[in-house]
Amino acid sequence: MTASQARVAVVVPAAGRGERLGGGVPKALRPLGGRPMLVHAVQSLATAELVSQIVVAAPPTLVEVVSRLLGPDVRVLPGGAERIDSVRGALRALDDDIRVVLVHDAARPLTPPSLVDAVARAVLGGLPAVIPVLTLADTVKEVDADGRVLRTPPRGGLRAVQTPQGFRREVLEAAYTSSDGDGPAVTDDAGLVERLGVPVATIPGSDEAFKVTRPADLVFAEALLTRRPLAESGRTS
Ligand SMILES: Nc1ccn([C@@H]2O[C@H](COP(=O)(O)OP(=O)(O)OP(=O)(O)O)[C@@H](O)[C@H]2O)c(=O)n1
Ligand SMILES: C[C@](O)(CO)[C@H](O)COP(=O)(O)O
Repeated sequence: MTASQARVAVVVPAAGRGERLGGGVPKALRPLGGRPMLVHAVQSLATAELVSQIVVAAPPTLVEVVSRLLGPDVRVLPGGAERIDSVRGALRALDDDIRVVLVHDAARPLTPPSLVDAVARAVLGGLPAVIPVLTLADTVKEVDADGRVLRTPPRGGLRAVQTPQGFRREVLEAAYTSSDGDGPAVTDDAGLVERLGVPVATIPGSDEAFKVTRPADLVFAEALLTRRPLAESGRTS
């Protein structure tokens, strides 16, 4: 499969409430540099060279608002109760000729387009599933329900996982078809693919692809945005 033979779509789960961030507004619509976080995320995807379709899962009551915000080139659908439901619904809206699907959190608004293309390129190059990862800065402990430390996994073999995560379409669809939501919680799309026994490859992630989860992340995102060149940040003045 080469880039000239296959079209690439990105599914953007954006229907979360943003409870850890707070603020009383769905997280995807929280302003960052004066524009909703989701607009930054979609702009990065639209800037990527290899992306030909973008499908967004929006908070169900805000589908029209989000659709107006993103314009006619982006398909917007109501999201579901959990992230996995939002992605599952958006997968049904892909064009028939899409062969590669990336899944990208709206909550990672400053992800560089170069990372989006790197993930897409790796799948177009033949890998069934590819995720961007970072090494860990902190030591990680496994704890019991009371917070008592059970063990300290060696950090060298651990990675923090980002999005976009990229898949051959048939692989991601099979993973979602075979998952009924039962079993241990899966918090990313690659986790579902792993259950099929399909190998998942990693590529280097980006410090700028961090997830805005808690209030301090938004402060960091604002600071990072002010240091970006105007063209990259989407600001026109
Ligand atoms: N029912 C849901 C829940 C989450 N998401 C999306 O999945 C991404 C990652 O989720 P997270 O950062 O956890 O966002 P929230 O669920 O909004 O955050 P919280 O858990 O703090 O409420 C976000 O872009 C979020 O909008 C979604 O589309 N549908
Ligand atoms: C998909 C993800 O962004 C990979 O790190 C992450 O697992 C989403 O987790 P959340 O608990 O829904 O924020």
